[in-house]
Amino acid sequence: MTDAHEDHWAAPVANTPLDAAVRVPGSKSITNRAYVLAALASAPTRVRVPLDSRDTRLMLGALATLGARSEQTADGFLVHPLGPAGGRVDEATVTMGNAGTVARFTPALAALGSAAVRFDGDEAIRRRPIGPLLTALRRLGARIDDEGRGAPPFTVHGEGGLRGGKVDLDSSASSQFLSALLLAGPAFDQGITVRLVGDAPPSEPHIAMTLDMLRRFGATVEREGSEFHVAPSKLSCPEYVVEPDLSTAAPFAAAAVVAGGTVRVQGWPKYTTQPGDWLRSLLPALGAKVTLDDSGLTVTGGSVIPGVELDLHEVGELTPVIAAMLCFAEGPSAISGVAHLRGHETDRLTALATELSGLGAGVTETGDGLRITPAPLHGGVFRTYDDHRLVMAAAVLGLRVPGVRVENPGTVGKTFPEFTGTWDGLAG
Ligand SMILES: O=C(O)C1=C[C@@H](OP(=O)(O)O)[C@@H](O)[C@H](O)C1
Ligand SMILES: C=C(OP(=O)(O)O)C(=O)O
Repeated sequence: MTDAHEDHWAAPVANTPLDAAVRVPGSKSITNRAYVLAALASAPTRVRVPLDSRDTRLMLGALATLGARSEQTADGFLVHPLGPAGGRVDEATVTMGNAGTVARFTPALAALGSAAVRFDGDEAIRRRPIGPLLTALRRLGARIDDEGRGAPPFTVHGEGGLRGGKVDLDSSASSQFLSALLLAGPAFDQGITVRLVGDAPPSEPHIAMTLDMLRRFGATVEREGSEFHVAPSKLSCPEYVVEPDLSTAAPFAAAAVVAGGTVRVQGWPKYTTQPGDWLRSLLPALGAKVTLDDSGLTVTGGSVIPGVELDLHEVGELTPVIAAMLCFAEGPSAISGVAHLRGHETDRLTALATELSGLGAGVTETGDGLRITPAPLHGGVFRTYDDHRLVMAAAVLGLRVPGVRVENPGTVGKTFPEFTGTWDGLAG
């Protein structure tokens, strides 16, 4: 229930074991990749059952600004290509909000047009890393003015196309730098060859998702270890059906582990590149029984959650929900490999340590993760720092802790505008 006087949501307690089935909306990562690839295609793409949320509206808005218009259909959007001129010809501004996918994936598209396009967004996006991507785009021929900041706001001066070719890239702060170059690669004169330098990028499944979706749109893509090649080519995909978002499904699957009983997530794909699919391996280690069949993923919580040590480098966006779950373990846990979360919507390691500790848990930050020592929890305000996944983490905690009041719940609209209502229904 949302408090009408203050912007807080009273996260519901599950007083009895759960018995629920939920359907979550489309994947943010797949939706926004489909929109970008559709803009680069040579014919319109019908994107079916996409996510409709702040991040995906920002992506459609950015693409419209760059010259690729879209029309709403009965079950999604028909996205038109940027057009023969490569898109925009007069000055414009792209609003990125706090969407990493918009901030990282669309500047290369502006370089294909013939206008000066300014990029800016929420205060938070100005702090998120993007410098190595801007440097790589410049080396590939783009003219970008950021007044030396290496961060938004910046202006891309489109010159009607991009040479492309070979480039070294440090993508250790975000896998989205690499995905951005690969997604736009088919439209570059020479295609693109990226050689990764520095530490390995996080979020490997999101890189696999980029390669898989490029292929579905007809691109020729090769990977040899840390070198990637995308040939110049015309793209086309008349229809793209988006999978449910498995990272959005994570708190619902976690609910069965924390509150006991059973939760079925409908429409869970049998094969997917989404990082959330890793929950099928994790949840049994947390005492749950997990089955995947035609009806979806069914999770039944066990009686005890063991403490665990987890390296979440590849699945970092699951960290807030996993950290909340581990507050109910019978022993201490450690999460590592996620230093890059300090550059997400907020510094998620500091935010989680502060808010989970604020409700009684023993959570401390390490350089690249969290140490979680379970302790008796109590109610109170859980601040969310404009981070949708902190709302989801707080909801998981609230299932067993009366009196958790979640600040600014509307921020969850980044990826799931109907989250609180769906969650209230789950907990009965
Ligand atoms: O490409 C994508 O769609 C994403 C990649 C990941 O970013 P990072 O590699 O920056 O963590 C992930 O955390 C983000 O939610 C979505
Ligand atoms: C890191 C995230 O988002 P973004 O796409 O803005 O990077 C996320 O959704 O957890």
